[in-house]
Amino acid sequence: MQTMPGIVVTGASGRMGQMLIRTIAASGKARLVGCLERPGHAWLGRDVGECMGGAPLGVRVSDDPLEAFAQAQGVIDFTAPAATVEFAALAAQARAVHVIGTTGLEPGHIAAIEAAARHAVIVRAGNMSLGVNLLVRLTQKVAQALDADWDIEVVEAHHRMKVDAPSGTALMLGAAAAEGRGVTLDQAMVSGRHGITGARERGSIGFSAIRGGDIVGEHDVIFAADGERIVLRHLATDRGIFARGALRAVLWGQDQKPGHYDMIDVLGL
Ligand SMILES: NC(=O)C1=CN([C@@H]2O[C@H](COP(=O)(O)OP(=O)(O)OC[C@H]3O[C@@H](n4cnc5c(N)ncnc54)[C@H](O)[C@@H]3O)[C@@H](O)[C@H]2O)C=CC1
Ligand SMILES: O=C(O)C1=N[C@H](C(=O)O)C[C@H](O)C1
Repeated sequence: MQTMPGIVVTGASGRMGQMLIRTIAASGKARLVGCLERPGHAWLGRDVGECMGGAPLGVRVSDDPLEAFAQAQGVIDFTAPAATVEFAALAAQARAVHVIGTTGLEPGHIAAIEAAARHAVIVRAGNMSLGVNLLVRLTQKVAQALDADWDIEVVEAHHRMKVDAPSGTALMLGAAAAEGRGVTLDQAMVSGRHGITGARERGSIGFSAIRGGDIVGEHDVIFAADGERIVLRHLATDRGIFARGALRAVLWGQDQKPGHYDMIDVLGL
């Protein structure tokens, strides 16, 4: 019988970190072999199950990625851009599959991730859910079918603690709309309107962000023309959808060649 892949969860105390730990522990498909938190964190040295208020899981929280990754076949990482870039290099060194959910990455971070993906499998997506990745495909198709008489706007809403905007998902949806239109998102993107903005530029793709309460994640892609409107919508109500997607990605990655993949690859969409 093949042994289940050993997984390290980074950012273990975070909203996604805790959801990932529960998802892996309940999966019967992977083993939790390590948990990381930032230096100085109150959970360091303690059993992660007890930190989460439950039964011990036999894994102590550490701040040493090198040691943790050496015993892992996979790393699931929902943390922050600087940490993710560091983890990408170290996971590649250990030849562990690195699944990256972290958003707010700048072009320099992505270049460093691309470099690491020359040596190991990296799966990165601003949203790991099946529903959103299907919506990405639908958005591309609708944008392809319509001309620039249809104004495209992406509207997203998230909880009050979210630190980046537009969301990673909004950027995925905007990029899909731009691709459908045959332009790049850099050419078309308009974000954060304020003051005397002038009339809307034909062909632009607008972004708006709402932050409040405990909203898990909501995304609308609006195609607005004279006299009619199409709204494509995804509502997330449970972070389990992201954790299950990430687990699927880390298992899928075990059989792939080194490279930089996304959830469209994993799901075969
Ligand atoms: N791709 C997707 O499907 C999803 C992506 N996200 C993204 O995941 C990221 C995390 O989201 P949340 O869990 O809500 O945030 P959070 O703030 O609750 O958790 C982040 C955790 O990372 C830890 N961390 C930061 N630097 C670290 C380091 N150097 N070493 C170890 N741990 C470190 C923090 O201490 C914290 O516990 C965000 O970028 C968010 O946008 C969130 C949900 C779904
Ligand atoms: O920070 C979050 O919470 C989420 N982040 C991702 C994003 O930026 O799109 C995915 C999801 O919407 C939740």
